[in-house]
Amino acid sequence: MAGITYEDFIDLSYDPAAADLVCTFRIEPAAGMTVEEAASRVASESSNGTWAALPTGEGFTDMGATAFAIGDDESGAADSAGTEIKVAYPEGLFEPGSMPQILSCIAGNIMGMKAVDSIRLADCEWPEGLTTSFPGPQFGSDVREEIFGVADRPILATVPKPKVGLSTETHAEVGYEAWTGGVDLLKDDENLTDQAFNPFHDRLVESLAQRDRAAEETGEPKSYLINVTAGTNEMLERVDQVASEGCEYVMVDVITTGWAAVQTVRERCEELGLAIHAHRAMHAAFDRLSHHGVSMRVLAQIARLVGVDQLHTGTVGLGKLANEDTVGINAWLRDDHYGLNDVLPVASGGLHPGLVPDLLDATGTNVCVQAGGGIHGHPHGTHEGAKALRAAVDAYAAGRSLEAKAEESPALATAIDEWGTETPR
Ligand SMILES: O=C(O)[C@H](O)COP(=O)(O)O
Ligand SMILES: [Mg+2]
Repeated sequence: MAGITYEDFIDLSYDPAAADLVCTFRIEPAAGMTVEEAASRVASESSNGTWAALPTGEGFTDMGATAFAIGDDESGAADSAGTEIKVAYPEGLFEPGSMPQILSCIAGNIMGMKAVDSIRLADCEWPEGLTTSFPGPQFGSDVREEIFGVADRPILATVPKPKVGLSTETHAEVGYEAWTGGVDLLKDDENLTDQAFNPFHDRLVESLAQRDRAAEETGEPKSYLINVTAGTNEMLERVDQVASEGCEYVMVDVITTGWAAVQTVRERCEELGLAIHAHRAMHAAFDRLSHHGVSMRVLAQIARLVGVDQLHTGTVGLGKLANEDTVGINAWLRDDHYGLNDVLPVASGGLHPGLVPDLLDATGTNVCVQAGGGIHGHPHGTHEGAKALRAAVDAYAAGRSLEAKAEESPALATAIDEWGTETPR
């Protein structure tokens, strides 16, 4: 039949236009399919084709994508299964500023399409038009200086543990102990939102009261990453409450809420001047299998476009969670992309003071370091745990070794006795 078949979606001589969105995938073709056929089906299904040949006719506008490179392995992920392909998407295929629409193309049906046994969206090259149709971060890493007046060290956060079950009063007291011990930010855990044992609004008010007390006593600015994650309308309500009670941040779990909701929250946060801390619970459902899904690198790109200010990007393999290329992802979050503000990377998940030198050697100091168990599990409690983490970070910023600092910081010495420099599981 005349018309469009999937074979029309590959052209190895195609030179992408500057306005094209170029996606790098790794694919494993289904049995009986060549990689060229599978690449064509990827380009077809993710743009304007389908399994059947289609007629062209009056009113038809070609929004077809083009698979234009096969097996180049430029991403350096050659150890992963499958073959690297590149697909170029025309600008007109996309609704500017709509992340859900873009993802329905480049990470939509193709993720479950039988023409491929597996498919991994590894990387995207975002063109200027699409990039600047998004707001990007409002503050990015400027939060360090703007909120905390800190330029020479990472900012520090802590999540009270146990992660759920503490009463509002105890949660806020744990915050006070941590803030006065030297951390900058109290952070809610991902599964603490608005439960009966610790209701959202009570927690907001009581924690900020303790925040103010700690700021007064230490003479340092302090803030709170309160978890507003919920349905979108409820999130907006919570964002408004956070602003009216005088906090600087909200925390949103960006994968579980979805990017459309994050886009809506980002708009409200701009009106209210609030920064967004992005937690990434459930990201590993997309990115943990190196041969399938959507890479953390792409999730981080999306987070920057839609405009979060801080994003968890892993611990360079030092903590309790599996990590994909933290250093490369952080570099992408900092590089210039058509004038978007950067994003402050957050290292979190199984960190403790003994890991600080290796962590900061890899990430640099323009980051946020979060430790939950690595503070509250300190043998002498939260306050000493916070002092130990702050001592480790201050030592690093001053070019001093942990061992030398431990001689003058009993809290740090105890932490090192307890956990050494080992990576937990
Ligand atoms: O939400 C987080 O970042 C985690 O709760 C980290 O907790 P941990 O420092 O105890 O691993
Ligand atoms: Mg957590």
